[in-house]
Amino acid sequence: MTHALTDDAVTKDGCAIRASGVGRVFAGTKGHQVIALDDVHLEVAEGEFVSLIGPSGCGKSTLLRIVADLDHPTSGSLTVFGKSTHQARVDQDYGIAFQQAGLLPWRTVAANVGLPLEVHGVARSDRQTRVEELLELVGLTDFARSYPDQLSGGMQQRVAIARALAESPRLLLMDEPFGALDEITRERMQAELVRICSETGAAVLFVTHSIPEAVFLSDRVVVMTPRPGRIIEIVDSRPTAGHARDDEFRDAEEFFHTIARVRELLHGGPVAAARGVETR
Ligand SMILES: Nc1ncnc2c1ncn2[C@@H]1O[C@H](COP(=O)(O)OP(=O)(O)OP(=O)(O)O)[C@@H](O)[C@H]1O
Repeated sequence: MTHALTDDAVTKDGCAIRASGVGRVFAGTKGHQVIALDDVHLEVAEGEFVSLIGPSGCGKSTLLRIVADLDHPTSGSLTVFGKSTHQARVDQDYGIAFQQAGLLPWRTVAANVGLPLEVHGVARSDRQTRVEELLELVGLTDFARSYPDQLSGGMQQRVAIARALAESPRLLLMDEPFGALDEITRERMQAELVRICSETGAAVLFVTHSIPEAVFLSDRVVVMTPRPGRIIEIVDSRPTAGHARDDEFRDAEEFFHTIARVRELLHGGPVAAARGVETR
């Protein structure tokens, strides 16, 4: 069993993230400024899956870091569930998963998953119950006592996702979580993530370099361009009625159409290549 979202967990305006005119300027070398983000407007609804895609340096990670209160805008504002990013962090409103699973090698799988609960003083028996739920959710019940180096890359990433979900966050922030995995494992993980999201109802802000991954997973794909980092367009990628996000959807015409649309926006045409974006 997983923790579903309760009604009182839903904000009045139904918005998980609201970015209004967000800009982030870094001081570069030789006095030059780097405009990592410029006038970014974005709303992510409760339970919505939104991907950020764009060439290297377009500000995807910067935006994610601002949402996670690891960085701050130099202009504009950003709220998470209607609160400041600082308050959302204090309230543990989101879980984070990055490309490197970042597991503690001396702790078992169960102890890694339960770490956030331990840090926040959850009682041992409650912790155990929750860890069991989470391991079931990510299909790793039989590996509770294993250590990270006894697991494959995909399994380690599933442990990281379970850990990110430990406190039933309403929002998951994911930066290239499947970037280091082989293609087959990656597709399997995508299917798992779709299932986990539908079971938990969490909203997701997902950074990826893969167009098919973004289109497969997302309700909307935010296409970005670098220098300055801006949103070019937001593409609706929800499967139409009659389609679910499953293996069949990967062969559907609408899937290819949406991929072609995102690719066109990124490359200015279907053939040219943009640095840092995978089209496979
Ligand atoms: N701490 C920093 N100091 C100076 N410049 C920075 C800093 N962090 C990011 N930048 C610059 O901001 C721009 C956006 O970087 P960011 O990492 O957000 O891009 P990205 O789209 O996530 O790139 P990638 O796809 O390569 O991960 C880049 O030009 C980068 O060099």
